[in-house]
Amino acid sequence: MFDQLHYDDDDYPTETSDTQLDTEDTCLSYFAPFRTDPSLFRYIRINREAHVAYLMRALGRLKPGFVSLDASRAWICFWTVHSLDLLGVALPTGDSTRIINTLSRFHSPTGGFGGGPGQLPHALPTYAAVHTLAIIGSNEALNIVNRDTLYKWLLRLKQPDGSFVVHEGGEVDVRASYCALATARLLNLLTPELTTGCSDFLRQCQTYEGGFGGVPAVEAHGGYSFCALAALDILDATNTVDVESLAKWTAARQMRFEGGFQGRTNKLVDGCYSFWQGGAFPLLEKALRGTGRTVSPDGLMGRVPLQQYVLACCQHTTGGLKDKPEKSPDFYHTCYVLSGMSIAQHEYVWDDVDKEFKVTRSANHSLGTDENILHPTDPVHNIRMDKLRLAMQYYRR
Ligand SMILES: CC(C)=CCC/C(C)=C/CC/C(C)=C/COP(=O)(O)OP(=O)(O)O
Ligand SMILES: [Zn+2]
Repeated sequence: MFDQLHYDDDDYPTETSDTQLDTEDTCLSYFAPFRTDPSLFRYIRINREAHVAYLMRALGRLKPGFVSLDASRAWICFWTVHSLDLLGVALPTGDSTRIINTLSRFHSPTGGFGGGPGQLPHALPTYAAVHTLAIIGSNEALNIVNRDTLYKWLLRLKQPDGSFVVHEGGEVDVRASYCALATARLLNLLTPELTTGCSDFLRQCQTYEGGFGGVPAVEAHGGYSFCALAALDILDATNTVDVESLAKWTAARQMRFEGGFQGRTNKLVDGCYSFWQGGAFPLLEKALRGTGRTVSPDGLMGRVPLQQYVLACCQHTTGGLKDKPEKSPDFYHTCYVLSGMSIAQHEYVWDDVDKEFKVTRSANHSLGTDENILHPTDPVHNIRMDKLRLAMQYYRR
């Protein structure tokens, strides 16, 4: 799997905690029938009906009153709408209209979107709202974004050192850089005024391990590493960081036993890292190829082990996907487990003429029956590639 890029196990701590052994035990029972007869993996299937029903029930509840997630309402729209989109389910028109109306109420007159109506505009729900509207893709949806105020607001989030704060007066971290730059790219707002100096901050967040922390000098974590790498990709600046050590660190986060990824060294496997770590591979492969390195067409990720973990251990029987077997499903994990599975199923190669990722040899890597194949997702924006293309065309008019 890693034949083109070796890493030395001794470079990484190998201590195994008791909790880690417990997780291995639980997964072992889920893997048991397949360990007895590995050919059974041919029949493993994604329980589409249950997941679609779970997501549709969520759409019915997208209204005020979701108190504990009141600041995450734009995210709930993104997680559910993107999950359905990966599963190839079109939103009923009534739901699209309701989501467009809901998100338009989160749009601040001073630029950007809050997590709910009347809330302070914030880089993270702004990414979520703008990308949800791009998935819906109608003129009505794409039109509700005020690009002018949003651009001026993004400039106010930008700091002299090239970082971004998550909201005016808020904290800096690489999530803000990613959400600001991905939103700007989709909306055709990537100007030198916005992008100059941004990679200088991101570069400082790479740690001795190879992954990135949220800010300089903190522990490397998959969530932040994805944000930093995708932001650097948007800036065309992956060559300013140590891509090889990031690739080794990311590859080493795939758990030998479970096949899923951990978020950081010595922590537990979790289904959401299927995307935060897994989504980095197409970007890493693009960056490595850009420096003349040979990358096997099968890539650097263990595609089959990841799908084994997702399909055997992350599906909740009554619908929805989750962190690990003993957990309950939620919309966030449903979204990122499916997104990571989609990355593992398809081969993404950067087309330097069209300036977009393209899928080649589609479906060659999917585990189980063809019914398991999800739509490809763009590895930078994490929305379907066809939806991204149309939205970007719209905002270029
Ligand atoms: C675009 C965007 C909003 C990206 C978010 C990226 C992301 C998932 C960041 C993770 C943040 C974090 C410190 C998790 C650790 O949680 P933990 O200690 O509970 O988990 P762990 O044990 O797996 O590290
Ligand atoms: Zn998780």
